[in-house]
Amino acid sequence: MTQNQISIPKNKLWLAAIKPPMYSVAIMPIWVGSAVAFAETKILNPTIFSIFIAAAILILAWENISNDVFDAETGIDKNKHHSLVNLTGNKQLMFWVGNLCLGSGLLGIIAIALLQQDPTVIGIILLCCGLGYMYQGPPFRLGYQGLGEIICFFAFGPLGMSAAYYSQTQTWSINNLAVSVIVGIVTSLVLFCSHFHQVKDDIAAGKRSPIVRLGTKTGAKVLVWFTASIYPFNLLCVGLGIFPVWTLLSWVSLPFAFKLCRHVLENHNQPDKVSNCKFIAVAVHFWSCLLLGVGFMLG
Ligand SMILES: C/C(=C\COP(=O)(O)OP(=O)(O)O)CCC[C@H](C)CCC[C@H](C)CCCC(C)C
Ligand SMILES: O=C(O)C1=CC(=O)c2ccccc2C1=O
Repeated sequence: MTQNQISIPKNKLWLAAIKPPMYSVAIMPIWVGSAVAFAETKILNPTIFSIFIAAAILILAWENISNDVFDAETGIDKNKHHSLVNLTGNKQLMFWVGNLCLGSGLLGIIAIALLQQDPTVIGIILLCCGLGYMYQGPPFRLGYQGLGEIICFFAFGPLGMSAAYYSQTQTWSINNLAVSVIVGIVTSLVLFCSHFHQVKDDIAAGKRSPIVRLGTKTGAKVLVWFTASIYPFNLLCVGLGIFPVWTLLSWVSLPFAFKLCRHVLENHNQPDKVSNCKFIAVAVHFWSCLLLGVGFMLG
Protein backbone atom coordinates (compact mmCIF):
# COMPACT_ATOMS: atom_id res chain seq x y z
CA MET A 1 0.00 0.00 0.00
CA THR A 2 1.36 3.44 -0.93
CA GLN A 3 1.50 6.55 1.24
CA ASN A 4 -1.33 8.09 -0.76
CA GLN A 5 -3.65 5.18 -0.15
CA ILE A 6 -3.06 5.34 3.58
CA SER A 7 -4.05 9.00 3.71
CA ILE A 8 -7.32 8.65 1.72
CA PRO A 9 -10.16 6.85 3.56
CA LYS A 10 -11.46 3.74 1.80
CA ASN A 11 -15.03 5.02 1.62
CA LYS A 12 -13.81 8.12 -0.24
CA LEU A 13 -11.89 5.95 -2.69
CA TRP A 14 -15.00 3.83 -3.30
CA LEU A 15 -17.12 6.94 -3.91
CA ALA A 16 -14.48 8.23 -6.35
CA ALA A 17 -14.46 4.83 -8.07
CA ILE A 18 -18.24 4.64 -8.43
CA LYS A 19 -18.47 8.38 -9.33
CA PRO A 20 -22.22 8.94 -8.71
CA PRO A 21 -22.41 12.46 -10.27
CA MET A 22 -21.18 11.02 -13.58
CA TYR A 23 -24.44 9.11 -14.05
CA SER A 24 -26.32 12.29 -14.96
CA VAL A 25 -24.36 11.94 -18.21
CA ALA A 26 -26.37 8.76 -18.97
CA ILE A 27 -29.69 10.24 -17.88
CA MET A 28 -29.64 13.52 -19.84
CA PRO A 29 -29.80 12.22 -23.44
CA ILE A 30 -32.87 10.19 -22.45
CA TRP A 31 -34.42 13.13 -20.59
CA VAL A 32 -33.80 15.68 -23.37
CA GLY A 33 -34.68 13.28 -26.25
CA SER A 34 -37.96 12.34 -24.49
CA ALA A 35 -38.69 16.02 -23.76
CA VAL A 36 -38.27 16.91 -27.45
CA ALA A 37 -40.61 13.99 -28.31
CA PHE A 38 -43.15 15.32 -25.78
CA ALA A 39 -42.88 18.85 -27.21
CA GLU A 40 -43.64 17.53 -30.69
CA THR A 41 -46.30 14.90 -29.92
CA LYS A 42 -47.67 15.86 -26.47
CA ILE A 43 -47.27 12.19 -25.52
CA LEU A 44 -44.81 10.72 -23.04
CA ASN A 45 -44.75 7.01 -22.19
CA PRO A 46 -43.54 6.96 -18.55
CA THR A 47 -42.86 3.20 -18.56
CA ILE A 48 -40.53 3.40 -21.55
CA PHE A 49 -38.93 6.55 -20.14
CA SER A 50 -38.20 4.91 -16.76
CA ILE A 51 -36.88 1.66 -18.30
CA PHE A 52 -34.62 3.67 -20.63
CA ILE A 53 -33.16 5.75 -17.77
CA ALA A 54 -32.40 2.59 -15.74
CA ALA A 55 -30.89 0.86 -18.79
CA ALA A 56 -28.71 3.88 -19.65
CA ILE A 57 -27.36 3.99 -16.08
CA LEU A 58 -26.53 0.26 -16.21
CA ILE A 59 -24.82 0.61 -19.61
CA LEU A 60 -22.72 3.52 -18.35
CA ALA A 61 -21.83 1.47 -15.26
CA TRP A 62 -20.54 -1.26 -17.62
CA GLU A 63 -18.53 1.34 -19.54
CA ASN A 64 -16.89 2.61 -16.37
CA ILE A 65 -16.24 -0.78 -14.76
CA SER A 66 -14.79 -2.21 -17.95
CA ASN A 67 -12.71 0.96 -18.38
CA ASP A 68 -10.95 0.13 -15.11
CA VAL A 69 -10.53 -3.50 -16.24
CA PHE A 70 -9.01 -2.59 -19.62
CA ASP A 71 -6.89 0.20 -18.13
CA ALA A 72 -5.47 -2.29 -15.62
CA GLU A 73 -4.16 -4.26 -18.62
CA THR A 74 -2.20 -1.30 -20.05
CA GLY A 75 -0.86 -0.14 -16.66
CA ILE A 76 -2.22 3.40 -17.16
CA ASP A 77 -4.16 3.22 -13.87
CA LYS A 78 -1.25 2.08 -11.69
CA ASN A 79 -1.36 5.39 -9.74
CA LYS A 80 -5.16 5.56 -9.75
CA HIS A 81 -6.05 4.39 -6.26
CA HIS A 82 -9.78 4.71 -6.97
CA SER A 83 -9.65 2.23 -9.85
CA LEU A 84 -12.16 -0.55 -9.09
CA VAL A 85 -9.52 -3.12 -10.02
CA ASN A 86 -6.95 -1.60 -7.63
CA LEU A 87 -9.57 -1.34 -4.86
CA THR A 88 -10.82 -4.93 -5.13
CA GLY A 89 -7.60 -6.51 -6.39
CA ASN A 90 -9.82 -8.71 -8.56
CA LYS A 91 -9.85 -7.83 -12.26
CA GLN A 92 -11.82 -10.93 -13.26
CA LEU A 93 -14.60 -10.17 -10.77
CA MET A 94 -14.86 -6.59 -12.04
CA PHE A 95 -14.96 -7.83 -15.64
CA TRP A 96 -17.99 -10.00 -14.85
CA VAL A 97 -19.73 -7.36 -12.70
CA GLY A 98 -19.36 -5.01 -15.67
CA ASN A 99 -20.80 -7.59 -18.05
CA LEU A 100 -23.72 -8.17 -15.66
CA CYS A 101 -24.49 -4.44 -15.79
CA LEU A 102 -24.30 -4.48 -19.60
CA GLY A 103 -26.56 -7.55 -19.83
CA SER A 104 -29.14 -6.03 -17.45
CA GLY A 105 -29.07 -2.70 -19.32
CA LEU A 106 -29.57 -4.44 -22.65
CA LEU A 107 -32.48 -6.43 -21.18
CA GLY A 108 -34.12 -3.08 -20.46
CA ILE A 109 -33.55 -2.01 -24.06
CA ILE A 110 -35.01 -5.32 -25.29
CA ALA A 111 -38.07 -4.70 -23.07
CA ILE A 112 -38.54 -1.30 -24.78
CA ALA A 113 -38.27 -2.96 -28.21
CA LEU A 114 -40.87 -5.55 -27.17
CA LEU A 115 -43.22 -2.83 -25.90
CA GLN A 116 -42.79 -1.03 -29.22
CA GLN A 117 -42.83 -4.23 -31.31
CA ASP A 118 -39.86 -2.67 -33.11
CA PRO A 119 -36.12 -3.53 -32.81
CA THR A 120 -34.79 -0.11 -33.92
CA VAL A 121 -33.82 1.07 -30.42
CA ILE A 122 -31.82 -2.15 -29.86
CA GLY A 123 -29.84 -1.45 -33.03
CA ILE A 124 -28.95 2.13 -32.03
CA ILE A 125 -27.98 1.22 -28.47
CA LEU A 126 -25.86 -1.74 -29.66
CA LEU A 127 -24.06 0.75 -31.90
CA CYS A 128 -23.47 3.03 -28.86
CA CYS A 129 -22.16 0.07 -26.84
CA GLY A 130 -19.88 -0.92 -29.74
CA LEU A 131 -18.47 2.62 -29.78
CA GLY A 132 -18.11 2.48 -25.99
CA TYR A 133 -16.13 -0.76 -26.33
CA MET A 134 -13.94 0.62 -29.11
CA TYR A 135 -13.12 3.61 -26.89
CA GLN A 136 -11.31 1.44 -24.39
CA GLY A 137 -11.23 -2.26 -25.29
CA PRO A 138 -8.60 -4.22 -27.22
CA PRO A 139 -7.58 -4.18 -29.98
CA PHE A 140 -9.09 -0.74 -30.68
CA ARG A 141 -8.48 1.43 -27.58
CA LEU A 142 -9.47 4.50 -29.64
CA GLY A 143 -9.38 6.66 -26.50
CA TYR A 144 -5.62 6.10 -26.45
CA GLN A 145 -5.47 7.78 -29.89
CA GLY A 146 -7.38 10.83 -28.64
CA LEU A 147 -10.64 9.86 -30.36
CA GLY A 148 -12.74 9.55 -27.19
CA GLU A 149 -14.41 12.95 -27.46
CA ILE A 150 -15.66 12.25 -31.01
CA ILE A 151 -17.05 8.87 -29.90
CA CYS A 152 -18.60 10.50 -26.87
CA PHE A 153 -20.25 13.21 -28.98
CA PHE A 154 -21.99 10.68 -31.24
CA ALA A 155 -22.89 8.13 -28.52
CA PHE A 156 -24.47 10.61 -26.09
CA GLY A 157 -25.55 13.16 -28.72
CA PRO A 158 -27.10 12.15 -32.08
CA LEU A 159 -27.25 8.37 -31.41
CA GLY A 160 -28.34 8.34 -27.76
CA MET A 161 -30.87 11.12 -28.27
CA SER A 162 -32.26 9.59 -31.47
CA ALA A 163 -32.77 6.34 -29.56
CA ALA A 164 -34.57 8.21 -26.76
CA TYR A 165 -36.74 10.14 -29.24
CA TYR A 166 -37.51 6.99 -31.24
CA SER A 167 -38.43 5.08 -28.07
CA GLN A 168 -41.24 7.59 -27.53
CA THR A 169 -42.38 8.25 -31.10
CA GLN A 170 -41.14 5.45 -33.40
CA THR A 171 -39.99 8.13 -35.81
CA TRP A 172 -37.11 10.61 -36.26
CA SER A 173 -36.75 14.35 -35.85
CA ILE A 174 -34.32 16.88 -37.36
CA ASN A 175 -35.02 19.24 -34.44
CA ASN A 176 -34.00 16.48 -32.04
CA LEU A 177 -30.72 16.15 -33.97
CA ALA A 178 -30.13 19.90 -33.56
CA VAL A 179 -30.63 19.59 -29.79
CA SER A 180 -28.33 16.55 -29.74
CA VAL A 181 -25.45 18.77 -30.93
CA ILE A 182 -25.63 20.63 -27.59
CA VAL A 183 -25.98 17.44 -25.50
CA GLY A 184 -23.12 15.81 -27.44
CA ILE A 185 -20.80 18.80 -26.98
CA VAL A 186 -21.40 19.22 -23.23
CA THR A 187 -20.92 15.49 -22.67
CA SER A 188 -17.65 15.49 -24.61
CA LEU A 189 -16.52 18.49 -22.52
CA VAL A 190 -16.71 16.29 -19.42
CA LEU A 191 -14.40 13.72 -21.00
CA PHE A 192 -12.08 16.45 -22.32
CA CYS A 193 -11.79 17.92 -18.80
CA SER A 194 -10.96 14.52 -17.33
CA HIS A 195 -7.57 14.50 -19.13
CA PHE A 196 -5.99 17.73 -17.82
CA HIS A 197 -4.55 16.26 -14.62
CA GLN A 198 -3.48 12.95 -16.17
CA VAL A 199 -0.95 14.10 -18.76
CA LYS A 200 2.06 12.49 -17.06
CA ASP A 201 0.44 9.07 -16.55
CA ASP A 202 -1.09 9.19 -20.05
CA ILE A 203 2.26 9.91 -21.75
CA ALA A 204 3.93 7.16 -19.71
CA ALA A 205 1.30 4.64 -20.86
CA GLY A 206 1.36 5.82 -24.48
CA LYS A 207 -2.10 7.41 -24.36
CA ARG A 208 -2.34 10.39 -26.73
CA SER A 209 -5.37 12.10 -25.17
CA PRO A 210 -6.43 15.42 -26.74
CA ILE A 211 -4.63 17.22 -23.89
CA VAL A 212 -1.43 15.24 -24.50
CA ARG A 213 -1.70 16.16 -28.19
CA LEU A 214 -2.58 19.85 -27.74
CA GLY A 215 -0.79 20.66 -24.50
CA THR A 216 -2.68 21.95 -21.47
CA LYS A 217 -2.58 25.62 -22.49
CA THR A 218 -4.10 25.13 -25.96
CA GLY A 219 -6.44 22.54 -24.43
CA ALA A 220 -7.75 25.17 -22.02
CA LYS A 221 -8.43 27.56 -24.93
CA VAL A 222 -10.21 24.84 -26.92
CA LEU A 223 -12.32 24.11 -23.84
CA VAL A 224 -13.40 27.77 -23.65
CA TRP A 225 -14.44 27.84 -27.33
CA PHE A 226 -16.49 24.64 -27.12
CA THR A 227 -18.10 25.62 -23.81
CA ALA A 228 -18.99 29.05 -25.17
CA SER A 229 -20.40 27.60 -28.41
CA ILE A 230 -23.49 25.99 -26.90
CA TYR A 231 -25.11 29.25 -25.76
CA PRO A 232 -25.19 31.14 -29.11
CA PHE A 233 -26.18 27.87 -30.80
CA ASN A 234 -29.16 27.62 -28.43
CA LEU A 235 -30.06 31.27 -29.17
CA LEU A 236 -29.74 30.70 -32.92
CA CYS A 237 -32.07 27.69 -32.77
CA VAL A 238 -34.61 29.73 -30.77
CA GLY A 239 -34.29 32.54 -33.33
CA LEU A 240 -34.89 30.08 -36.18
CA GLY A 241 -37.95 28.71 -34.37
CA ILE A 242 -36.37 25.23 -34.00
CA PHE A 243 -36.28 25.39 -30.17
CA PRO A 244 -39.01 26.85 -27.92
CA VAL A 245 -38.05 30.14 -26.27
CA TRP A 246 -38.19 28.39 -22.87
CA THR A 247 -35.02 26.46 -23.77
CA LEU A 248 -33.13 29.71 -23.05
CA LEU A 249 -33.55 28.58 -19.42
CA SER A 250 -30.47 26.51 -20.23
CA TRP A 251 -28.45 29.74 -19.97
CA VAL A 252 -28.86 29.43 -16.18
CA SER A 253 -25.86 27.06 -16.46
CA LEU A 254 -23.66 30.01 -17.59
CA PRO A 255 -22.16 30.71 -14.11
CA PHE A 256 -20.89 27.10 -14.03
CA ALA A 257 -19.53 27.53 -17.55
CA PHE A 258 -17.64 30.69 -16.48
CA LYS A 259 -16.36 28.91 -13.37
CA LEU A 260 -15.14 25.97 -15.49
CA CYS A 261 -13.34 28.12 -18.06
CA ARG A 262 -11.73 30.40 -15.46
CA HIS A 263 -10.61 27.45 -13.32
CA VAL A 264 -9.04 25.59 -16.26
CA LEU A 265 -7.43 28.70 -17.79
CA GLU A 266 -5.79 29.48 -14.43
CA ASN A 267 -4.79 25.93 -13.40
CA HIS A 268 -4.43 23.91 -16.63
CA ASN A 269 -0.82 22.88 -15.86
CA GLN A 270 -1.30 22.14 -12.14
CA PRO A 271 -2.67 18.58 -11.88
CA ASP A 272 -3.65 18.84 -8.20
CA LYS A 273 -5.68 22.00 -8.78
CA VAL A 274 -7.22 21.17 -12.17
CA SER A 275 -8.22 17.60 -11.23
CA ASN A 276 -11.70 18.70 -10.07
CA CYS A 277 -12.57 20.46 -13.35
CA LYS A 278 -14.32 17.32 -14.61
CA PHE A 279 -16.93 17.78 -11.86
CA ILE A 280 -17.45 21.46 -12.72
CA ALA A 281 -18.00 20.25 -16.31
CA VAL A 282 -20.56 17.75 -14.95
CA ALA A 283 -22.38 20.71 -13.33
CA VAL A 284 -22.41 22.58 -16.68
CA HIS A 285 -23.71 19.42 -18.34
CA PHE A 286 -26.34 18.77 -15.67
CA TRP A 287 -27.87 22.25 -15.56
CA SER A 288 -27.68 22.96 -19.30
CA CYS A 289 -29.30 19.62 -20.24
CA LEU A 290 -31.83 19.55 -17.39
CA LEU A 291 -33.10 23.02 -18.31
CA LEU A 292 -32.99 22.34 -22.04
CA GLY A 293 -35.38 19.43 -21.36
CA VAL A 294 -37.56 21.62 -19.12
CA GLY A 295 -37.64 24.21 -21.92
CA PHE A 296 -38.98 21.62 -24.38
CA MET A 297 -41.51 20.33 -21.84
CA LEU A 298 -42.86 23.87 -21.34
CA GLY A 299 -42.57 24.87 -25.00
C1 LIG B 1 -15.26 5.47 -19.07
C2 LIG B 1 -15.30 6.79 -19.70
C3 LIG B 1 -14.34 7.68 -19.51
C4 LIG B 1 -13.15 7.47 -18.68
O1 LIG B 1 -12.03 7.42 -19.52
P1 LIG B 1 -10.54 7.43 -18.96
O2 LIG B 1 -9.90 6.13 -19.23
O3 LIG B 1 -9.83 8.61 -19.53
O4 LIG B 1 -10.81 7.67 -17.46
P2 LIG B 1 -10.05 7.34 -16.15
O5 LIG B 1 -8.97 8.32 -16.11
O6 LIG B 1 -11.11 7.55 -15.10
O7 LIG B 1 -9.56 5.92 -16.20
C5 LIG B 1 -16.49 7.14 -20.55
C6 LIG B 1 -16.23 7.04 -22.01
C7 LIG B 1 -17.48 7.23 -22.81
C8 LIG B 1 -17.32 6.68 -24.22
C9 LIG B 1 -16.45 7.57 -25.08
C10 LIG B 1 -18.65 6.46 -24.89
C11 LIG B 1 -19.55 5.52 -24.14
C12 LIG B 1 -20.78 5.16 -24.87
C13 LIG B 1 -21.83 4.58 -23.96
C14 LIG B 1 -21.66 3.13 -23.77
C15 LIG B 1 -23.14 4.96 -24.60
C16 LIG B 1 -24.29 4.99 -23.66
C17 LIG B 1 -25.43 5.66 -24.37
C18 LIG B 1 -26.60 5.85 -23.47
C19 LIG B 1 -27.46 6.94 -23.98
C20 LIG B 1 -27.37 4.59 -23.34
O1 LIG C 1 -14.56 8.78 -15.24
C1 LIG C 1 -14.60 9.61 -16.13
O2 LIG C 1 -13.70 10.41 -16.30
C2 LIG C 1 -15.78 9.61 -17.02
C3 LIG C 1 -16.73 8.65 -16.91
C4 LIG C 1 -17.84 8.60 -17.73
O3 LIG C 1 -18.70 7.72 -17.61
C5 LIG C 1 -18.01 9.62 -18.74
C6 LIG C 1 -19.11 9.59 -19.59
C7 LIG C 1 -19.25 10.56 -20.55
C8 LIG C 1 -18.31 11.57 -20.67
C9 LIG C 1 -17.21 11.60 -19.84
C10 LIG C 1 -17.05 10.61 -18.86
C11 LIG C 1 -15.91 10.64 -17.99
O4 LIG C 1 -15.06 11.53 -18.11
